[in-house]
Formats: sequence, C-alpha cells, structure tokens
Amino acid sequence: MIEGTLCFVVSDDQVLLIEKRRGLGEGWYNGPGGKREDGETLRECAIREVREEVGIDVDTPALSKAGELTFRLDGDPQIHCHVFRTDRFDGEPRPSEEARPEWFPLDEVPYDQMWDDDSLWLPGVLQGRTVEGRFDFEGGEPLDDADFVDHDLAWGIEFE
Ligand SMILES: Nc1nc2c([nH]c(=O)n2[C@H]2C[C@H](O)[C@@H](COP(=O)(O)OP(=O)(O)OP(=O)(O)O)O2)c(=O)[nH]1
Repeated sequence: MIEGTLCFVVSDDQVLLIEKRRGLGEGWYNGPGGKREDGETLRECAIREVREEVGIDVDTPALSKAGELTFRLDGDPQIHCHVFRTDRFDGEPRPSEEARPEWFPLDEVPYDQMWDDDSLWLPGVLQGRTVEGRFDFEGGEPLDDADFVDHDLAWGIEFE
C-alpha cells in the first residue's frame, strides 16, 4: 500500500491549505503532502513535501503526528496517510506547480471544496486532537471520483 503524508500548519487561528493543481484531488483544498520516497521517514516526507509544494520549513520540534488514515477503494486499501500538525514554520508560503497555498480562518475551512471525509476528522486535528480512521470509497478508479460510503474513527490515539 502507498504510504503518504499530509501536513497542517496552524498559526494565528488560521490553517495553511493548498489548492491542488494536479494529480489526485486536483482542484480541491488539502494540506500539503504526498507519497513517501524510499529511504525517508514519514516525518522527513512531510517536511520535504511542504518544502516542495509551498516553500516553507516545518522541521521544528513542534511538528507532531496527529493522525493515521487509511483510504479504501472498493474494499482495497489504497493509501495509508500519516497526518502531521504544527504551529511553527519558517519562511513565507509561495505557490508551486503542484499547489497554490492559502490561509483560512479555522472556522472557515472550505469543507465543501475538500475530500468528503475531511469534515469528519480535520476539525478535531486542527484543535490538536489525534485520530485514527478508515474511509471507504466505492465506484472504481480514480479514488477522487468514487463515492464516500463508510468510515470508522477513533480519537485520542497515542503516536510515538
Ligand atoms: N484530506 C484528504 N486527503 C486525501 C484523501 N484521500 C487521499 O488520497 N488523500 C491525499 C493523500 C495524499 O497526500 C494525496 C494524494 O497523493 P499525492 O498528492 O501524492 O498524489 P498525486 O497523484 O498528486 O502524486 P504526486 O506525484 O504528487 O506524489 O491525497 C482524503 O480523503 N482526504
């Protein structure tokens, strides 16, 4: 299964999202992130993806694990996604080919322009809670055209 990361930077009651310009979830808002490369840890993956996509540095002790999400399509696990959260970063967000960064007030996160499951777990993560979740989609490839049909969530998970 593919291992990936998402990173949510929260600062001054705002969260840094990206409008994804290509690939899975194109046109929707998400946290910066992507697939883990050989030889890197998940934390290293999160730091690299944030740097590549929006040009800021989140490599500080404040970067912590907030979730583990498994996305299944027609019963098959597709992506195991490790969610990180931080309230510290260096630099100024800038756009890239993959992503256009935008700050949103925490009470104005555009859930209607995000993956359908995000409104179930992201509010808690933005508040600093930890979560483990499984999300079931049906309807065949690609995942971002499939229907979100079922889920299972557990809060207050202790990650290392
Ligand atoms: N918030 C959220 N993110 C999701 C969901 N499902 C899902 O695959 N993702 C994330 C996990 C990955 O970070 C991202 C898809 O991977 P990606 O960004 O690497 O895909 P890509 O096809 O653009 O490939 P790449 O070349 O950028 O690596 O979407 C979901 O339901 N909610």
